[in-house]
Amino acid sequence: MSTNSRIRTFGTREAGPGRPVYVTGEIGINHNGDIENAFKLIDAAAEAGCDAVKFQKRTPEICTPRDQWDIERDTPWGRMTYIDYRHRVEFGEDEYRQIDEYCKEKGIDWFASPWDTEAVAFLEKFDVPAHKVASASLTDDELLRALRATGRTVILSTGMSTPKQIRHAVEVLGSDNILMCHATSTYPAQAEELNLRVINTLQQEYPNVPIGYSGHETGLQTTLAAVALGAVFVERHITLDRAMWGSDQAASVEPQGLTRLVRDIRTIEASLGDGVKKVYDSELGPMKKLRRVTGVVAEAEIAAAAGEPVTV
Ligand SMILES: C=C(OP(=O)(O)O)C(=O)O
Repeated sequence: MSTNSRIRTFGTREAGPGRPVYVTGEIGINHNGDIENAFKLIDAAAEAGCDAVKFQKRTPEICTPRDQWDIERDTPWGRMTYIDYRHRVEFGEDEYRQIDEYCKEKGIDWFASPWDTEAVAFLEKFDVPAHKVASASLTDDELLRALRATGRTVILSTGMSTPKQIRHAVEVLGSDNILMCHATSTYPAQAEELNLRVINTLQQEYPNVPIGYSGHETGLQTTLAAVALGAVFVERHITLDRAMWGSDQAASVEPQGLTRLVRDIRTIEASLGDGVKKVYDSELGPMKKLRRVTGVVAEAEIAAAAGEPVTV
């Protein structure tokens, strides 16, 4: 247990200021109901160096409005009703047991966003490191209360939500065990609507809550900018191929991009440092060569400057 109130535990990993950015590959339903696709996406996330993969868990009869059930649509599996389609892309216990085992083998966490309270009970059959509240569920107090009762870390995504709705959700969840994500819920989100400075606004408004970023933009730069602004958790949708069938695929990152994203996040977090101005040993050589000594500066003083905070 950490004494830092902005550190959250994810099983054996931790997220928060001073910890490595916790990077999550959001598989969501991009597996299209095929466990082999899920395994390939887990492979891609593990190889890229992600900390976790994430799924979405729904009870179709609860999450699908009744008037939509019988509407027919064309799918890659033929023409079917919307409720049949929702079942077609939903994994059951057998698949999640396989996912659980596979993720353990690969050394990567997995968790999900439950979209209803039955889904919370379902996920509680597994020792998941966290649960997530999708932006669309932020106003679902019953779901939030069920998630709080699990005692696990809860990631609260804040797309499509007003400051008042966010404050209410935090009251219901309590702030001790949550990590909040800035998000814009359009797929794909446009740069002009990402408003990444909200990360800093949330940091100020919720000083005891670690703030992360859940991105739906195309490209990687803006997610890297979120990390530079202090996001301690990052989630991006991942796909095997952006051209695959499914509403989230086009705004998702393919395996090669994911590898670049994690690599660049690690470089940025290393480069942010501790904010204390100092002279590095490695600068002494260039200092000797390049700085004209205008006063009496003994070599010993230059050497002593290395690693010392500047007090001028
Ligand atoms: C839709 C989800 O999250 P977000 O709102 O962060 O995109 C989700 O986690 O299921």
